[in-house]
Order: sequence, then structure tokens, then C-alpha cells
Amino acid sequence: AAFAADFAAWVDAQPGVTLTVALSGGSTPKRLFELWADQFSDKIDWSRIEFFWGDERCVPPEDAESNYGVAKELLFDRISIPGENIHRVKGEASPEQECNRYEQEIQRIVPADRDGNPQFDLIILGMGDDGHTASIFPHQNEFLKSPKVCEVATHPQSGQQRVTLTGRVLDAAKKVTVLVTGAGKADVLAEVINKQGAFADYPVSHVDAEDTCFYVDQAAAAKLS
Ligand SMILES: O=C1O[C@H](COP(=O)(O)O)[C@@H](O)[C@H](O)[C@H]1O
Repeated sequence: AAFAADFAAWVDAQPGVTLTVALSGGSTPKRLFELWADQFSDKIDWSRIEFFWGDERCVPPEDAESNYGVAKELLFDRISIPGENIHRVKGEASPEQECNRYEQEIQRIVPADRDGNPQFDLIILGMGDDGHTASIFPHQNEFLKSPKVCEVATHPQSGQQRVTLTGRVLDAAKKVTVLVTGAGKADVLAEVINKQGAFADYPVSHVDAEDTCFYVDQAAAAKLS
């Protein structure tokens, strides 16, 4: 709820500006999408926002695993936003080809910073129980350092393929917000924030955008000192 409101204020504070925003997937943003649709549908000028995703599972949009499918059902179908503002990863396409196509689409719409990196105005991330973020999983550090915009990643347990933004694009964003909820994330979150234990193994620990902020609920924050 705090982030939903802060996002509305952030958009409002930049009148007339088109903003590029990458959404996260998984379970955490579902409540955010519902709140935006329920309470902010007429309070945010959605037509000024170009939506992308930080990662997508390589499944069709109708699949329950589709990050786009979830956002469509809970948010886009309930607000007024031009279809051309929604830049989804086509999870039903060939992963390698789609990775290249999505990279080109990002480069077409998202302005580059002085180093040539696409610079999103805002990237919303989540954190998995294993410390992954976007679809950069532990021990896949090559994606943190990749010179590319996107990579095809593989989920270490399920083998599901994903298209993910790389670490350099996460770090180049003007603003990164990490949403973390639930008791199942408390131990890893404490390690990440306190830089203790296995924190360096968790990809989320390496996100280093200039303005990086975590929004956490009480259950996730239970082990923070
Ligand atoms: O697989 C994914 O996992 C992370 C975390 O998801 P959650 O279900 O624990 O909230 C998510 O940020 C990422 O976008 C998603 O594809």
C-alpha cells in the first residue's frame, strides 16, 4: 500500500513526462496490481507510463505462470492504458529470438544513459526465497555482469526458461524498488540488508542502482536488527 501510493505521487510529481517502468512478476506484486486497479485507476495518468518487465517466464500469456498474464488480469484489464504502452516479453516465442527482440524494443523506447545502457525511470523487483531477483538466480553471476540488455536464464530447479534483464540494466535505472513480503523471505532479507551470512550469493544483494529502496512488510522484516 505504501509503494502503491508513493508510485502515484512519483508519477504526479513529473507532469507531462513519459515514464518507463519495468514490473516484476511472481506472487509479490499481485497485491500491488490490485491496489493500483482498485484505488488508483483514475488517480494515475497511466497513458504516460511505458510498461516493461524485469523478467518473464517462457510460457504463453494464458499460463498461470506468465508475469504478463497476471498483470493483465489484475491491472491492465482494469485501468485505462493504450495497448501500445505495454511492452511484454512474448513468453510463447523462441526464448533466444524473443530475448533479442525484447532487447531491441527496450533500446527503441528506453533512453540510454551516457554509458549506452537503457536507463529505466523505475524498475520494480522482487526477491525470491533463494535471493534471486528478476530471473537472475544464485550462482548465475554471469547475468549480473553480462554486457547484454537481456539474457535467457534457466530456473535452477524447474528448468523453466526465462528472459531477464541483466545486472547492468538494473543498476543503470534511475530508481529501483524491491518489494519483499512474507515470513518466508525474512532470513534471506536480514542477510541481504545486514550484509551477513551468504548475502554475497544472493543476486538481489548486488543490485546497485543510485536510488535503490526496499519496501518490506512486517513478516519479511521480522529478522532485521
Ligand atoms: O520468479 C520470479 O520470482 C521473483 C520473486 O517472486 P515471488 O513469487 O517470491 O514474489 C520475481 O521478482 C520475479 O519477477 C519472478 O519472475
